[in-house]
Amino acid sequence: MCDFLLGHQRSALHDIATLPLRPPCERLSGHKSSVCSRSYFVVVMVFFHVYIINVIALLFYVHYSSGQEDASRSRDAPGSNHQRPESRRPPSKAEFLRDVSLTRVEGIRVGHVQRLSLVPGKVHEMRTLSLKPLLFEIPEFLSDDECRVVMQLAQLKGLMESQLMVQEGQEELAKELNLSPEEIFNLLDINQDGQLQLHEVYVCLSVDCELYSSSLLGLYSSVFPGLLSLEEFRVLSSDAFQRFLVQRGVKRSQLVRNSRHTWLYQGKGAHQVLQDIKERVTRLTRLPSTLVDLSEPLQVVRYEEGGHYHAHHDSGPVYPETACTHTRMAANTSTPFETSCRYITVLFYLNSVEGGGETAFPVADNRTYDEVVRNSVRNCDKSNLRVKPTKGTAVFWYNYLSDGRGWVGEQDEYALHGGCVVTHGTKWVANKWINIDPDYQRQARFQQLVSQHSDTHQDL
Ligand SMILES: O=C(O)CCC(=O)C(=O)O
Ligand SMILES: [Fe+2]
Repeated sequence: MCDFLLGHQRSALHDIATLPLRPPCERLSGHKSSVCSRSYFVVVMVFFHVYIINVIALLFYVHYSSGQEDASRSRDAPGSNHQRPESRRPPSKAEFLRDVSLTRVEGIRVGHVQRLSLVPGKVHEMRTLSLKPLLFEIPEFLSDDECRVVMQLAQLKGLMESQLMVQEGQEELAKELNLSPEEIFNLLDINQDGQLQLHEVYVCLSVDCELYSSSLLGLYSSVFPGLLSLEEFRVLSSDAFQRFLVQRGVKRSQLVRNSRHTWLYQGKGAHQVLQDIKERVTRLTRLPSTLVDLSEPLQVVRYEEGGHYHAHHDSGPVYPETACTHTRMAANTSTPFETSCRYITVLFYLNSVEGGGETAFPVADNRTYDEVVRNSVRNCDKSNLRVKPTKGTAVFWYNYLSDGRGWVGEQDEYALHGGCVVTHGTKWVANKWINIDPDYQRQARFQQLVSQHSDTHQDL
């Protein structure tokens, strides 16, 4: 089209340039000169106007097409909110890591202290507690006021039992699932050997994690430490089994967890204290704020006297068949296995506990991993490392190793931890988990999807 327009212009110019410049109405004696006629003047003027219109049209065209190019360039820019699903290809790992790189805080050595600037006018000290897992302690991370506000907000919202002895509505849930115990067994039996290894059962079942809750598995694994057969699994999954346990005098202390908890949203519009804590966590962990923003809300936990949490991992191993809860909606796969993919745990102590309630890391920095004792009530003092709950202190650790290329790697088995029994008073803690999918493509798709959703909200 440009060539076409330019062609016209060139010929029009040529015509004008070659015209003899004479007065239009001059008449030469003897004959009427055509170059002097009125009609010749009209033709010249028409050509001249067509030329001007062509130039203006060309200018409009150039201006309009470069505007469109700019818009589409900015739509495709990394981090832009204007992404069209059909025009997006998944980024390569290198491309993705350029935008969302994971910095890992260095531990240097146990006892090493780093000074941090997290809030204006205050310097925090961060001490390395262990290298396996990579674990840090930051005293006075929260102010007394912040601790109070978080506890009050949690009370206002209401706390629920973290683990029920007999789960209400479980039978209805089981019916809704519409899967027979045999079918569930087959789905869980990853290596299809007709037996369930404990790790296969520990992978939380997405359809209803609580149905085969870790409490029962904890109890059960002490009875059947090796393998579970289909027959044993049938019993395990029945509601009656739980009632049977209660009738047999199974106590709350034997549950994996004995506490109450609630969740507090930390996004826009949340209480300022909650937003401040989220921002401080972003600075502490040195992770891109998108990752922290897209993570679980703050979990606030209250233990009464006698409360505890047996040794556990906050997040499970990620096998090829395992989905992460937070990226599940963006993953194009259907898998029955799910874990929460909590790359980092930041644990805050909201009060100082009068007696007990330490956070125990039974195998921290220890090579004798085989001698794991999961019962935090009985074996707390045998743990390698115990952190005393002190108001305002935060501890944080990595539940996964690095893959060596700037992304999340395998689960760190040393990140096993638990809450020792509270012997006097109550204990309040809060967990900020940062969720990252070890499969970077799923994380990238999830972020794309979320940015498209927020786009829709902005447009409305
Ligand atoms: O209460 C503690 O010290 C540990 C809590 C914990 O591990 C959890 O809530 O996941
Ligand atoms: Fe935990």
